[in-house]
Amino acid sequence: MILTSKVCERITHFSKCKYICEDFLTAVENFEYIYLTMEVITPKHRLLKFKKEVLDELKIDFKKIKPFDQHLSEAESEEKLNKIILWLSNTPKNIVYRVNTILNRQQVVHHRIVEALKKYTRPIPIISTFPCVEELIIVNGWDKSVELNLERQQYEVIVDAACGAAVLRGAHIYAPGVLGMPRGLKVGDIVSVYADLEQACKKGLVTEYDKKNKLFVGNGIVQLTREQIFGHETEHTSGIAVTMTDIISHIPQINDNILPKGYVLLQNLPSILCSRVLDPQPGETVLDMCAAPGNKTTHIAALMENKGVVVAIEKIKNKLERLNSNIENFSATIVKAYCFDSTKAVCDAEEKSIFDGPPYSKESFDRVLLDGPCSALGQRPQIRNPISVSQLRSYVPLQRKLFTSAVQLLRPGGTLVYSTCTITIAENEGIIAWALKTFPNLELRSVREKLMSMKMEKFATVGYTIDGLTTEQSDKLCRFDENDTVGFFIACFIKR
Ligand SMILES: C[S@@+](CC[C@H](N)C(=O)[O-])C[C@H]1O[C@@H](n2cnc3c(N)ncnc32)[C@H](O)[C@@H]1O
Repeated sequence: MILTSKVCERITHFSKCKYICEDFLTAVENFEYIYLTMEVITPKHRLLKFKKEVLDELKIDFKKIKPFDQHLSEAESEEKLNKIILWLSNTPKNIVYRVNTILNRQQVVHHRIVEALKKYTRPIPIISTFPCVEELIIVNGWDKSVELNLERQQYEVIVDAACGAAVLRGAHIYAPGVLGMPRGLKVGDIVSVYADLEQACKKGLVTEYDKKNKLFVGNGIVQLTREQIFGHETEHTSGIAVTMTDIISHIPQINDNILPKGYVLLQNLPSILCSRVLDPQPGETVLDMCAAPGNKTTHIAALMENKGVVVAIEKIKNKLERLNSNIENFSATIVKAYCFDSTKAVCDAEEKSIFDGPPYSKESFDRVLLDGPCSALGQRPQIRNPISVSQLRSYVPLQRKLFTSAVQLLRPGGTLVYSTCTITIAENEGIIAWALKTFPNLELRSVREKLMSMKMEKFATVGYTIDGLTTEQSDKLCRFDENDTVGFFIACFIKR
């Protein structure tokens, strides 16, 4: 294996680390990951693993891209996909907050963030606010010059891959995410935390976990003992098990607990911009067709200054509880939430009152948000994605059904926003090409222009041209698949 000079330099720097001596290769992989998260990237670094058949499906999907009257070649589509997979493996280097403007002001949250950051004896990272999107605050991670303690500790805690990904984005470790912890660790002990890459670690592991299957994510301080997490004292099993102090992605561990529930929310930037693109106005009647957990629902209510009506529909009953508690915490008093299947939300009755609940008469809503179920491949960082081909293929038919209801429920002149948190062509540009062909009364609006009016266009790129979408049309779509956000897609229509 040929190592770059930077990796060699890093290895020398970390040569005290336990696992270097024990397993050189694993150590190198971990260093590569450190580099990956610090944006020193080469094409061979690709941590996110899909099943082979899913990768093949994605390669076919990316061949639909047609930049200059010709589809991408096999090699070009593979290159594009590889680039995106590499990007997905990577951790965004910032924390994004949405201030709930119903209860709170940006300055108050800004002040609390600074206070929370002061507990570190490190420079305060850059905190950005945006005059045109007053509810948005972005806190950068520490830059590479800030030294963290990433030395491997004697004791290790193993967490599941999802928990590992959350840690990389600045979360502490909650007890349900812990898979393995040695006996005898006390509250206050410093430990190294590893994510289980292979999903092979048994819950309750006591011994050291196979080094090849784990990824070092950082160091932290034990808050719950092994006995409290896995023993009979079940009252602790939902609390914080390890508070993280130093993580390889250089993200500070400040979360939305800096203020009471509902005052501020950790939300991905494209999700915040999505509700902004919908642009709901006070006094309007707005439908959020796939609402739980309600992050966009509560944002929509805030943008409407709690004037008008927001109908929030969620199909899955046990997600409704979280939706309702978010609505309450965020004081989103204009929201009416229902457990219902949005594909069946249209009825033949004319002029049925909104307050009677679903199904609704056609053309009942001024604006509709369809932020529907999708393959969710836009999450960052992803370490391992177990999605199957049949799951991947299941979303397009459902998205089309939901889209059909959305168009029927929208009044002429009304606005429809379609969004996903995935990167596939089929669920994004593919749905838009189908919709434009199926519903001639829909007109695409430029999301880019909307983002430009908010001075936020630098965070996004345009959509891909494919069969059924001209370049002019795809330029009106908006993709988040290059910048330091998560993968996301937004399209906006007006119904004629
Ligand atoms: C991407 S999530 C929505 C996230 C939400 N908009 C937010 O920002 O918090 C999609 C949601 O749609 C729900 N869903 C799936 N099929 C549905 C249907 N037929 N009708 C209503 N909701 C559905 C899922 O249970 C899931 O909670």
